[in-house]
Amino acid sequence: MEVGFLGLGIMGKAMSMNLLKNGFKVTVWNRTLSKCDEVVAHGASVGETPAEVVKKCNITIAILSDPAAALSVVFDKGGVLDQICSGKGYIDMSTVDPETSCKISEAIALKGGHFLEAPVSGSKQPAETGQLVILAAREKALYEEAVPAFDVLGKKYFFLGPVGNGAKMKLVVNMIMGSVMNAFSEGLTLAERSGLNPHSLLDVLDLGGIANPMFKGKGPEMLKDNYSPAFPLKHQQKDMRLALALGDQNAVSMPVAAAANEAFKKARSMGLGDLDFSAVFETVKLLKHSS
Ligand SMILES: NC(=O)C1=CN([C@@H]2O[C@H](COP(=O)(O)OP(=O)(O)OC[C@H]3O[C@@H](n4cnc5c(N)ncnc54)[C@H](OP(=O)(O)O)[C@@H]3O)[C@@H](O)[C@H]2O)C=CC1
Ligand SMILES: O=CC(=O)O
Repeated sequence: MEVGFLGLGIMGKAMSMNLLKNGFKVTVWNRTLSKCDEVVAHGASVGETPAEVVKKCNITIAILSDPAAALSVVFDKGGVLDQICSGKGYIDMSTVDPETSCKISEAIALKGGHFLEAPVSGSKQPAETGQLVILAAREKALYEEAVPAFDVLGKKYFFLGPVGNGAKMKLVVNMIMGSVMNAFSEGLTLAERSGLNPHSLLDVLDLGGIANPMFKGKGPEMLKDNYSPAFPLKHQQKDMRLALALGDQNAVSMPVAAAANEAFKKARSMGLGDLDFSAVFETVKLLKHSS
């Protein structure tokens, strides 16, 4: 199967390499062209524009940073819309808001093309090992056509119905994750400041009802101030912002998520946006040191 792939950031690089490893023919495009070199060395071809990739491939997947990037790659000159047509499918796996997905979906339908939104849950390592959870919505026929690729990329995929439902599900999940990361950071700081060994806290948490892979994987690294990016903090803050907007639209009060968003904004203002989202821990430690 031949697929196009737009966006070779942390996720896109891992996912396209995974497709190549599993025998797919892959044509890639990335705004910063030099980031294509490694996947090309593993057998990918390169398109000069998103339109060129779509022209060559019947299915094109994208995973881009945010709504502005997702829209630009579709609507700008040389973008997806220039070549999408009947018989061609576009699958956007970026984390965006439902409005962005709807805009893309409508524009592609007007050209006779097919669209699936399919944001993913899971980070750099699940992307490398094909263990993502895929949250798809919009066109069931394209979802079914993409199953061979989803089988490589994910451990489980869901079809959630009308366009926007994939984006909403992803934002709800990441709103919870961002809030939990803040509570975890406060807990680690409270343990240390009140005279406990924070490593013992990690051991205790891991044996109880709120044990989870995030505490287990990120906790020891946070205690070493290692924030090598798997999920960049700037993207987590974008997800909090988009989830809060969804809360506004549905009159859902989310004071915990709003407070967590402020902490991620603070972290961005401290220049931590490109580090892993667990670097929000630094904002809690900063408050500790200023008292
Ligand atoms: N990392 C993670 O753990 C996860 C991330 N996600 C989501 O997946 C998406 C990608 O994340 P990730 O790979 O980590 O992000 P990165 O920041 O590593 O990569 C972002 C990608 O978007 C491209 N891009 C940014 N702006 C534009 C633009 N205006 N036009 C064209 N391309 C653009 C970048 O191109 P360039 O190289 O030129 O900058 C790059 O290819 C995000 O929506 C994120 O929220 C979802 C699940 C997990
Ligand atoms: O969006 C991030 C993730 O880990 O999932």
